[in-house]
Parts: sequence; structure tokens; C-alpha cells
Amino acid sequence: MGARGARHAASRAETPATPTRRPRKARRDVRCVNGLSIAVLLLEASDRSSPDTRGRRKRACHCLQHIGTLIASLADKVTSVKVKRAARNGDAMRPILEVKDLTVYYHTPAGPVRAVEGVTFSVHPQEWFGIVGESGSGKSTVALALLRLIKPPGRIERGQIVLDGRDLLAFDEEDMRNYRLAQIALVAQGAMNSLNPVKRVRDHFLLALRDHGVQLGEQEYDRIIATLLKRVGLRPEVAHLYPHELSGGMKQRVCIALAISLEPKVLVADEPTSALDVVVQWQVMETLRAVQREIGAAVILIGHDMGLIAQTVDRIAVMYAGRLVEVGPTREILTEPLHPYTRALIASLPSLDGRGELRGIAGLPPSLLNPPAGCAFHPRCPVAIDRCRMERPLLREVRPRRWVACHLVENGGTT
Ligand SMILES: Nc1ncnc2c1ncn2[C@@H]1O[C@H](COP(=O)(O)OP(=O)(O)OP(=O)(O)O)[C@@H](O)[C@H]1O
Repeated sequence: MGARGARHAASRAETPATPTRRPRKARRDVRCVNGLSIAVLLLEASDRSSPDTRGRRKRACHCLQHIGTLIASLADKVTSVKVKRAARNGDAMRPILEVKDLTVYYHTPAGPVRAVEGVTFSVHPQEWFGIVGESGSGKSTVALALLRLIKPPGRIERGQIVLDGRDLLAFDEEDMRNYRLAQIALVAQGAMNSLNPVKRVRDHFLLALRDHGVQLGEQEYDRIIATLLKRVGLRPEVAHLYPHELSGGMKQRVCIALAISLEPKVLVADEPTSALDVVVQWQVMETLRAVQREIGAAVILIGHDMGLIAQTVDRIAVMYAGRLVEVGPTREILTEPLHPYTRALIASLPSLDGRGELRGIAGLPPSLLNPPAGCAFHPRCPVAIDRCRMERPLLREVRPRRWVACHLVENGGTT
């Protein structure tokens, strides 16, 4: 239970207990529904030879009235469940996060580094959305920009980051500070090194909670911290340790526990398993999956390892040289990649049976100080045509839920 959950639990505990005894009328309704007794009553009612026919008819009529009432109330319940479900589906259809035309440059003495250019995507509630690409393609810059954590010489040049209907780029610094962690939180790349080496784990939680106005007694803090640590598979005693006393995997779990402490709606995880060995990577990903299920957040999972990301996310966005080149459902992207860069990324994955050559991507990613004209991938693209060298392709929806930025991909997704 996070601090928010603790507040809810406290308010529930204050509500006086209500008696659970079922009201008499409802018991009678249930008795009436018993099909056999109704049949008997009706038969009895129609039995003219019976000495108490009128009395039995009356009882049968009452019984039918109850059935009518019960059917009406059941119909109401079904309708209300349907309405609620429709509302929920409607909510699920509405993105929790909409990023539009996000553009971030680093202003260096050599000129602006166009780290992120015109990035547009949306994420739905509880969705796992992956962003993959080679080193230097701008993934971490997107992650930092989503939380407005870009530091000089970096600057968000334009765009919108709409979280649950509110544009974060229009917030003042104080509002944004309140929103971070509470509404959108980051498990940063190398997050384990972001723990303050001279502070115990407990102090990191206290700082985060107090900074967001969670004022509690010491025991209550300890209880919440223990619950958060438990959520990520750590013992409560870990709270009293210093970061250097933790393994890499434990540090990363502490960072995840910190990020979910206020149960944000969106969790951004930038390479959460980099620098961890494969077994610990798997454990950390399991932890992330478990906490996501508990708090119901949408997760943006960022990394360069297409294989690792694809195992987890519902949709993937492929990034190249600061731009998105393809976005779509994971399965479709893996089975039928449309952009030549996505195809090259997938071809570079090792296959399970170990057969087939491992194919790297020829050439190097371009400098973002001076990106090539036209499509930034054209110098490395095996199928580039003249148009690719001159005209930059736009990200277009070529078929439902499939977005591709390539001149060679027609509408409908044929190359
Ligand atoms: N502080 C900075 N000053 C100047 N350029 C920067 C700065 N930070 C990042 N860049 C440049 O911005 C571009 C995008 O970097 P970014 O770290 O976002 O890429 P990435 O895809 O996350 O890479 P990696 O996977 O290696 O973290 C790169 O060309 C990088 O050199």
C-alpha cells in the first residue's frame, strides 16, 4: 500500500461498521424465486378442489409480484454493470498520456543537438508502451522531458505533454514538482546510482513522502516504507541500510519502490535493468510487472534491447535519430516490421534456436548536430530511393494502430 493507499485505508477504517444481516424482504424474494415452490403454489392456486383456493391464489399473486420486482431489480443491476463497464472501456480508450510534437534540443557551442524532434505518441491507462532505439537516438531525452527534468544546455523547444487532460508544459515549476512522483514518476537510467550514498534507504522515502505533503507519525512512516519495500520483494530491515550495503538488484528495487510510493498514473522506466546480470534483470522486470499490476499505472519502458522490451510491452515505438519511425502493437511489429530500420533491429536479435547469422546494422547513427537531409536512416537503408535523400517522411497511420515514417510504405502497410 502506498501513501495514497494508506490514506484510503485510514478513511475506510474510520467508517463505522454496518450490520451485514440481510433485510427480511430480500430473504422473501429469494424464497419466491425458488422455481419448485412457485410451481407448487401455482398448481395449488389452480386446484379448485382445494378448500383454501382463494388464499393460495392470493399467495401465488404475491409471489408473482415479487418475481416481477426481482426481475426488474436484476435488470437494473445488469444495466448498471453494463454502464460502468462501458464507462471503464471509454476511459481505457482515452489516453492517460498524449505527447504531441515534442522537440528537445541541447544547445552546445557547436550548435543545437536535435535530440528529440516532433515526437508524437499516446499511452492508455495501464498500457505498457515501449520505446526502443540505438544508443544516442534520444530515448533518455524523451524520458526526462516527460517529467520536465531536462537540464541546460537542453531545452524543450515545443510540443505538448498532456497527462490526464492537463498539459505539463503549461505548469509552473511548483505545480510540476507536485505532479512528479504523485502523477508521473521516473525510474531513471542508472537509477541505482541516484541513491544518496550518505543517506539510509528510509531517509530517501521520508524525503519523497514529506516533499509531497505526506505528514505522518514515525511509526506510520515505517509501516508505509515496509509495505513499499515488501511490494518490490525487499525485507523491512532494508530501510535501515545505506545504498552501498545493497546489491545492484536491491538498489534498483528500492528505486522502483520510491517511484511508486505515491502511486503515479504513469511510470517511466528508462533502461531499468541496464548494468544488471541476466537473472537479476529478469527479477527486476518481474518486480516492475507486479507493482504495475498493483497500482494500475501505465508504464513507458525505454531501452535499446528490442528483445527485452518486446517481451513486456503491449505496443512499441521505434526511435531513430531523435524521431519515431514506427509505432504499433508488439506482436505486429515483431512479425511484420514495416520500416527498414525496424526490420534491421529485429534481424539483429539472436534467434532462440541459435540458427541464422547475427546481423548488425551497417553504418553508424548520424550526428544529431547535423542530421542528414531527407530520411535520417537513408545512408544506412538498403532500399533507399532518391526521394528518401531529399524529403523527410512523416509518421503516418498506414493501417489501424500502425504508424510508419517511410516513403516506401504505402497505405495499408505494403512496401
Ligand atoms: N547534456 C547534453 N549535452 C549535449 N548533448 C546531449 C546531452 N545529453 C544528450 N545529448 C545528446 O542527445 C542525443 C540523445 O541522447 P539520449 O541520451 O537521449 O539518447 P539515448 O537514446 O537515451 O541513448 P542511450 O541509450 O545511450 O542512453 C545524443 O546525441 C546525445 O549525445
